[in-house]
Amino acid sequence: MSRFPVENIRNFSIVAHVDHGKSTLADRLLELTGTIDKTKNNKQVLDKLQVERERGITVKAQTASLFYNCEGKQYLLNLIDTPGHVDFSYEVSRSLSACQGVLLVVDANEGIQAQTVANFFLAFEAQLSVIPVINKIDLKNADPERVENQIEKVFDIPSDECIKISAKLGTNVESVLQAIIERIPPPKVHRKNPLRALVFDSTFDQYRGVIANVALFDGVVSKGDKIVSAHTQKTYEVNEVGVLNPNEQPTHKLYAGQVGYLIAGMKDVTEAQIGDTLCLHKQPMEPLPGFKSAKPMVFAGMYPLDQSEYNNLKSAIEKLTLNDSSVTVHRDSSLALGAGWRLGFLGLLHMEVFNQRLEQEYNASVILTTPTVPYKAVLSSSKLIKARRAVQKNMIFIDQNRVMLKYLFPLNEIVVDFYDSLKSLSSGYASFDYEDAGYQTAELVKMDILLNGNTVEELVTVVHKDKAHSIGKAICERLKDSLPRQLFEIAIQAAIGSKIIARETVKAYRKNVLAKCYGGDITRKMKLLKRQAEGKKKLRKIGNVEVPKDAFIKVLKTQSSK
Ligand SMILES: Nc1nc2c(ncn2[C@@H]2O[C@H](COP(=O)(O)OP(=O)(O)OP(=O)(O)O)[C@@H](O)[C@H]2O)c(=O)[nH]1
Repeated sequence: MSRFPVENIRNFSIVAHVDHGKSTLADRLLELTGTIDKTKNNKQVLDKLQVERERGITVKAQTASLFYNCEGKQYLLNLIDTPGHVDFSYEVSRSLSACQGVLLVVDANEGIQAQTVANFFLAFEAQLSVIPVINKIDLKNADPERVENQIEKVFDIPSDECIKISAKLGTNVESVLQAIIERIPPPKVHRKNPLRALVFDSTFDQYRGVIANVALFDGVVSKGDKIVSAHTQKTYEVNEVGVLNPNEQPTHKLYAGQVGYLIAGMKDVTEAQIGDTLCLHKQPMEPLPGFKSAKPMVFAGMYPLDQSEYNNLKSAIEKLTLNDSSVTVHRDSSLALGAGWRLGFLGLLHMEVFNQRLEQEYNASVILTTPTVPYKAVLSSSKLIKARRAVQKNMIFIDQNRVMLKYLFPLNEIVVDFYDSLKSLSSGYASFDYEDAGYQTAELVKMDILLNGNTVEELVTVVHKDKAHSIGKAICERLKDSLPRQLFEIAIQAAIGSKIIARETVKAYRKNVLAKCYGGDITRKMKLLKRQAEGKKKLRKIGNVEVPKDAFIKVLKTQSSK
């Protein structure tokens, strides 16, 4: 790695709106630099996770070091491919801390979209060089000139700086490599200073422990060095350093300005915090600024399907959150579902992907409860909080056909089906991005679900006053379908305070006490029926409804998929 002086290094990221072609461009760059062989099978090579391949989207940023010869000089290009969906923008902002420039990929047909704008500003605020790349010029409806004008108008980047390519066919991709070398500055680092390495991502390997992705800002790190974590103050010996090419390739050393991985016998997932600084044990340094912690937007309870799986699930969640540090975890417990956790996610897709990764990568089976958003409640006797609807904040015309609208929404109104409705209403043209605007007052009510008068804690929800009736009714109906009949009648009720807003009844299971009673002795029949009625009365009085666990699961599963 010493062959690469700082001035021959470029660290860059590819950012774009979802599906505009980042991963395809990454494939071509890997091929052009000989990092991977050119075959027809190279499709999203950096999307390594099963969930990414199944869904065709990137959810994790991935790093690859490329070696490129240009005018007799050998360059080291460190590429970080990032996700495009709004739920994973935290991955983008972290990746940018290891870069000096970005390729901003824009689809030649769709033009600038919500995440294009959001990613541009992330890069702009981090003072990175932005190279606009207009992709998919091979499409029949491509209109690269229109997109150039949009880029000039919205981002103030002269249109002659745009590079027009087809990542799929490989057209003009070579000029992207040229632009990376000419327009992105080398990192500003000092190799003579003592080591400072920023941990910007990490994964857990069952055999080797934590594998930390590091960007070196100062100094050199070699195999055998004694290092210390600024976060935990624990010391370690470096077992292996290397670059991702795109698979791990050990090297003797890593120098300031380079990006690679480091394994130092960290066996516990809490030891390698993302945002931590690693220094030499003998020369501790001031830590580098870490990362703004992610702010979860959607919360859901997670429980093992079987309580005996609790410890396995705990360790799976710990390992996965090491790789996805934007998920928050708090212990929780429920009478029906046992011990579990309350997890915070950046959005619904993020929640689904996390769940799917747990199943696929850790073989875990979990119950995920209805997602909710956080509320701040001021409890008064009327429990009532004033409502506010969406308020328009801003409207900017990007060109004749495109407008950017800014609204203030209650989060609960947009997390579940807003994006789908927006897409279908606009025939897929509108795109959407959001950020937290703080708490607002709203007319919310706490809705209880009662079984024969007893509150079912697991089904208590906070809903908007106007929607309480329909949601309450739907839950009661679903519970009715999932509860087995018992010897006594079960009243299922949805209530706000003491007011009942919906009700369903599960009829008592009537045992045929007359089955063995042949003939017509009416007094004997009456006696048996009277005894049965008394038995039922007794049961109803002391009746504590037995709810089988899978009834909860059914109700919670249907609720969360709604
Ligand atoms: N016609 C055409 N299609 C392309 C081109 N580049 C990418 N695509 C297609 O566009 C789709 C999305 O490409 P990806 O590379 O997965 O996009 P992405 O931006 O990485 O998507 P996310 O990782 O989910 O954000 C795929 O079906 C690609 O085959 C191109 O130059 N021309």
